[in-house]
Amino acid sequence: MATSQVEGLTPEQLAFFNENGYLLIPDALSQDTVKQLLKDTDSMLDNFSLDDHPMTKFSTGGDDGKDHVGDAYFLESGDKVRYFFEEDAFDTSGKLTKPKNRAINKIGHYLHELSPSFRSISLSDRNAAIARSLGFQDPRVLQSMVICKQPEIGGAVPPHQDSTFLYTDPPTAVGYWYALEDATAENGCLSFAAGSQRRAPIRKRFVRTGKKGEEGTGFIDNEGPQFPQSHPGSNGDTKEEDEVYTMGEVKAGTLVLIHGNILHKSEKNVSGKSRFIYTFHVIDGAEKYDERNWLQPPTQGFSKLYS
Ligand SMILES: O=C(O)CCC(=O)C(=O)O
Ligand SMILES: [Fe+2]
Repeated sequence: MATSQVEGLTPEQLAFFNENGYLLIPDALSQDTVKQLLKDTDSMLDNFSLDDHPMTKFSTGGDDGKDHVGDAYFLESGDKVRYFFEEDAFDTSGKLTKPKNRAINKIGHYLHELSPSFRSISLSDRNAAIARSLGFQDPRVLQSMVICKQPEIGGAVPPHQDSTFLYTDPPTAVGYWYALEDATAENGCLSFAAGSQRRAPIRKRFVRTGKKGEEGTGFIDNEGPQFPQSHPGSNGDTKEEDEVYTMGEVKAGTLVLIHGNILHKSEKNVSGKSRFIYTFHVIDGAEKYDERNWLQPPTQGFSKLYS
């Protein structure tokens, strides 16, 4: 069998990730690649149509059961390129207060197959090698998105763990997060409760609710395993509010790896600068992907991250 020339993580990087639950890898993308990805993002934002758009906002707050068209637009986006608005992009009468390219919070969730430039940075030999060094047996890519965090109205992302959203039994999710612009304290960079992936169980899950044709989303208690097999974790006696968050300020081109159990968040962007990033997740196809997860596999299965 041919072995790949591309290296995964160094032992030092792996040790940092295991200890802290995240890892910053500067210059993972060249500045030319970053420019191309931003250009493609701008063209998606300029060209999507408002005429047939249900004006769905992005929120993982669960579902009030009132917006089935918006829910369907979200729930069917796993193999499409769709556009979700910033919560604060509308006035009280529901009219957009910004031009559409400055009103979108995120574009998702199948850029890793449908956009050639995003596909090529996602399903790469380098990312396959990283996944292999993290211990994945059958790494699969899902839930890709550009998060814009627009100037002045960029929404906050409250503290969460990614395995809440993409649950496997046991948990295996890891986020790959690329800064396409400098992410700073000013424009709402990520921050991490370092080491919390070793203490914080996956206590809840974000799932599809309701019967066919009337589906929404909501949270349920997790009754399955709470930690990956490789990190058995604590007895679950953790207090989210006691966590201390470390800022992850990064330059454009940096790749950030995010453990599925680590608590992380980002603040609102009230600055004049956008904070465009691209992210996708990897789960291990060797473990059971939960059929209640909001995102279900396309007919051809989740994309293989193999070299
Ligand atoms: O980019 C952000 O602000 C949040 C992203 C995030 O939570 C993730 O990619 O898992
Ligand atoms: Fe996250």
